[in-house]
Amino acid sequence: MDADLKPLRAQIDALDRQLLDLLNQRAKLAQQIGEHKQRLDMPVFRPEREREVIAKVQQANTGPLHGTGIAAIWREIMSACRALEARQQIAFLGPEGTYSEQAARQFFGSSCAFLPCADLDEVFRSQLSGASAYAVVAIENSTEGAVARTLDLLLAHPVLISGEISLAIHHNLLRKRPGTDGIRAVLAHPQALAQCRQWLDAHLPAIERRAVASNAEGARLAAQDETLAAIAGEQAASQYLLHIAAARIQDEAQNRTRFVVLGTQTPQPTGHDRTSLILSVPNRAGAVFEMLKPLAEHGVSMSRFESRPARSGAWEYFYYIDLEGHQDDPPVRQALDELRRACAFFKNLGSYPIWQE
Ligand SMILES: C=C(O[C@@H]1C=C(C(=O)O)C=C[C@H]1O)C(=O)O
Repeated sequence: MDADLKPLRAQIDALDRQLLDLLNQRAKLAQQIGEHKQRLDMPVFRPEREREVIAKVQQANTGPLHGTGIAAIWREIMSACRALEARQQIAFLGPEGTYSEQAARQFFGSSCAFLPCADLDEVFRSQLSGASAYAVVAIENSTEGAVARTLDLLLAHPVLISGEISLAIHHNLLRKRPGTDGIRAVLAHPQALAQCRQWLDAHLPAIERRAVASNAEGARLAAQDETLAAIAGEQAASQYLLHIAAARIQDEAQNRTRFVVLGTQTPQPTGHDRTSLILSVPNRAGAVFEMLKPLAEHGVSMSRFESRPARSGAWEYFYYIDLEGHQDDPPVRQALDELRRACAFFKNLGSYPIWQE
């Protein structure tokens, strides 16, 4: 009975008052830091500091709250504190309800302005023009590999990566009514169609698969026509009031997508960092082996190696390489110096904290 809960709820209410006082004390300190940053023209958002704050509270945590819950709570606290310093805009691939939006909200917390953009080019433009302080773009998926357009835009534009976030991606079949009867076409981003290929082959083998600009765009269209189904996340289901006709239809249960955060700053080292590079070498025997030698010699681990055609017609490639460590860590710095000298093309996209759940 609720009456029995009354004393416990009274204790919770009293604690909430204390938490509120403490949170506002914390917010006042963040405001003072904000004033200091404004005087010295320093960046408001400091991902390396936020990572440190979360690591410290997780270490101090004795439960029963879980570490992931602690991280989620503190991300929102810091987002609200940051908004007192400056309310920043974050660009992502829209429309509302995309996984990119989910990644952006999880990374920055909800106390920001979020700008859905029509395509990836527009996302980059919004950040490059300064209209948005940051942009969040998908870079690779654990089932389907690289997002080619993102790689090409990282090469073409003077951008820096200030952070990353990796999300578990669960796809669902969404439509206006339950069940799969009467579906004439399944709409999704080509990556999502590819990630659900086996499920679609088994359950909707004769149904058209139609590529659209984003999964949320597919959901928006499915909300207008019950012969259309979309593949998208739960967020899109609630955004467009759709039924989940089938849940978790991705072929790989562990399907994940990694996103990078485009910004104008390189965060300071945290001890758990990644550095992203784009390199190219002439098309001759042993050139790629030579290119990788400085990494081996300085004991720098490579966590990713991806290639894209250089479009020269000469079978030349750009190599997208992620290293473990920060460019200010001596072994990484030495390896980068050697790579810069040896490669025909060298672009450092920056160092940033490795995402921690
Ligand atoms: C308060 C600061 O500004 C922002 C807010 C933070 C916080 O609320 O703890 C941490 C880092 C910054 O993104 C700071 O730089 O310390």
